[in-house]
Amino acid sequence: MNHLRNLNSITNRRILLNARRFSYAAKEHSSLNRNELAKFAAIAETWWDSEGPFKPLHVMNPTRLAFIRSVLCRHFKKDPCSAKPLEGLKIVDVGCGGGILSEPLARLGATVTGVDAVEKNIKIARLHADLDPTTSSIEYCCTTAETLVEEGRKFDAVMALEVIEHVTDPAEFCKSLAALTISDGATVISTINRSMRAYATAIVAAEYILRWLPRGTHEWSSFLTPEELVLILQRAGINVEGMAGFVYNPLTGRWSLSDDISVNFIAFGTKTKSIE
Ligand SMILES: C[S@@+](CC[C@H](N)C(=O)[O-])C[C@H]1O[C@@H](n2cnc3c(N)ncnc32)[C@H](O)[C@@H]1O
Ligand SMILES: [Mg+2]
Repeated sequence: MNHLRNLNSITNRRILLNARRFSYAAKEHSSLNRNELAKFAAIAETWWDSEGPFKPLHVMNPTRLAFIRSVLCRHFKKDPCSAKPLEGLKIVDVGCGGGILSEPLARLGATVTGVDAVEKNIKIARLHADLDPTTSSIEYCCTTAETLVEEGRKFDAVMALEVIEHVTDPAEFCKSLAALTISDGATVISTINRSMRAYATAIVAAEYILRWLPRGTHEWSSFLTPEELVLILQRAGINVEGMAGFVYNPLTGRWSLSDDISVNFIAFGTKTKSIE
């Protein structure tokens, strides 16, 4: 009996410790996948370590920003050459992590809200943004897209970069992204294609050979093909108007935009005007 009681108290303590270590947006929503969130909570301290597990996002950042800047400036008729081309735009960065994308968006002049389901990520994002007056205006919240919808929030542009492959229900997630977007507003989503090449490079090479990412970061079966993403977005009321691939050059160690969408890709869509 004593033995059982001891075992129970050890288990309870472990659960308590884990709960303390990992807290996330309180409400249960269709997009939340606890296992996926736990993976990010475990490495939250490393968001701004440019040589750590988020190195691929840091290295990819200038390339994805070039795409975002270009599509948003074209859509919202902004001058891409001005110092603050995104000035006047309200942007939400859903699944913002430590703020790797939110910060440069704020530097380009946008009014940025960053949300993430993992509390630790938001704390780190807040601390980092406060180091610089141009990013300290970012609004960070530990919440989900679904809760923002319930609160009636609307944005000119909605970003969800490298998030959709970590949610439980991508179709519901896209409906929430659409609901957060103003009529004729913009949506940008990046993710990994469910292709054999992606299995070989984004999982086998990145996680097991090069060890860029912790093993188990990605589940191949959770990836969407570009065609599936276009369809899901269309059903949510978002018309995909542009798409690009990101390709990695091992010689230069840089990423660039490409027509090759067989592994990493980014899509830009606009919300159908009739849908509010
Ligand atoms: C690979 S990281 C991408 C971070 C950031 N978007 C970037 O590209 O720099 C995925 C992030 O999405 C968050 N996340 C996963 N599912 C989420 C959900 N349903 N709602 C909000 N955030 C979520 C994770 O906590 C993690 O910080
Ligand atoms: Mg990912």
